[in-house]
Amino acid sequence: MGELLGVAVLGAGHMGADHIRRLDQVVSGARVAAVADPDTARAKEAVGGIAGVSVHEDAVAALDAPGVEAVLIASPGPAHEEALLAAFARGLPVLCEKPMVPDSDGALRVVEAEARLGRRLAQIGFMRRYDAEYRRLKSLLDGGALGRPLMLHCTHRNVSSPPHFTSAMLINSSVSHEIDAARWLLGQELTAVTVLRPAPSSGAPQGLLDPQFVLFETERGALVDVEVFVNCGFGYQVRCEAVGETGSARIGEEHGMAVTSGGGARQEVPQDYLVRFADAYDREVQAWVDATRRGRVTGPDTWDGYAASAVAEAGVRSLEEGGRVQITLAPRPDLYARTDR
Ligand SMILES: NC(=O)C1=CN([C@@H]2O[C@H](COP(=O)(O)OP(=O)(O)OC[C@H]3O[C@@H](n4cnc5c(N)ncnc54)[C@H](O)[C@@H]3O)[C@@H](O)[C@H]2O)C=CC1
Ligand SMILES: O=C1[C@@H](O)[C@H](O)[C@@H](O)[C@H](O)[C@H]1O
Repeated sequence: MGELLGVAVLGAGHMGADHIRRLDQVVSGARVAAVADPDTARAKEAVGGIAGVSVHEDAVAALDAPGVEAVLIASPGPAHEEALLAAFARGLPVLCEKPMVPDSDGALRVVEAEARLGRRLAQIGFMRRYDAEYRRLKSLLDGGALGRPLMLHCTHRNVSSPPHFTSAMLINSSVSHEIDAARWLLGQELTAVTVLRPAPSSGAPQGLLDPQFVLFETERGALVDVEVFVNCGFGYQVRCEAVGETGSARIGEEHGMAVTSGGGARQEVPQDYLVRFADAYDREVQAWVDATRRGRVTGPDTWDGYAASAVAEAGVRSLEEGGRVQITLAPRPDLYARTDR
């Protein structure tokens, strides 16, 4: 391994460009070695003036570029399976943006391919596990300060959705974060899901079922509800309240400055995830680089990625067919029994 971990970034869109900047300017111990995007102009723009970066149209070609020792996948979800399998074939450590693979069959193929290697290579980009507030809530729950957890009430609002966003993506792209956070916070699998669809907001694009109300049941009887509203127009709001037998705790209330003047008060609201979760992304990528340089893999694993996809898929079925859908996960390979996250 070089003095700095050489990273190939696949996909130079919103997240890819931000991760390229992060690897170059924020994170220590790594450098951008290659960038791939079918839109090579976009890739070149994201690279900007960073020296020593090769630009590729083809993602797999970037994995074989000189100096590449690890891969950060930030292409659209449907492209992740091919990239993950190609990285595994080369023994390259990976940080893969969520959703790991949107469909559960593809996600399971990734789990099985890694399990066949007999060692973990991939960390999945559920960055909320690195957010300071989420970590405090997790410590509180693990320490028993709220008693046995009964419910999580979650809110996930975006100002607007990208043009390609579908009704299913409210669940398998947006709510995938709540799915992972709930599994992680509660230490339980989700066993059933019911999705309700209120009359769509007039602010949502024609045909998009937005907002949605998602209710999960867990293996030990807790309930998790999520309001997901991706064209709310007013701000990026991610909240979570945990209610236990002896107390409750709420995170995500305030993330900007509170300005008081002229006899009134105004609370700033972040406008997107790159602002709200900036610190979490920084910590996530730094943790990945540090672990990789030590020859280790930590953080959310491919099993977590698979579980999130399987749960989301059941949610999409409930959205499309109505009613409560039971969730059944495949047998969990021994490789993913560890809990050091
Ligand atoms: N952790 C988080 O909070 C967030 C994660 N994401 C995830 O990041 C990933 C990328 O999302 P965005 O950057 O918002 O999308 P985007 O649409 O802004 O960018 C995707 C880029 O990937 C390129 N691309 C398409 N196919 C490719 C391939 N096979 N190989 C390499 N590049 C390819 C596209 O040309 C485009 O430039 C998705 O998996 C998304 O779910 C997105 C937003 C926030
Ligand atoms: O991952 C993300 C996006 O893909 C998703 O579309 C947004 O709803 C989430 O807030 C963001 O964190």
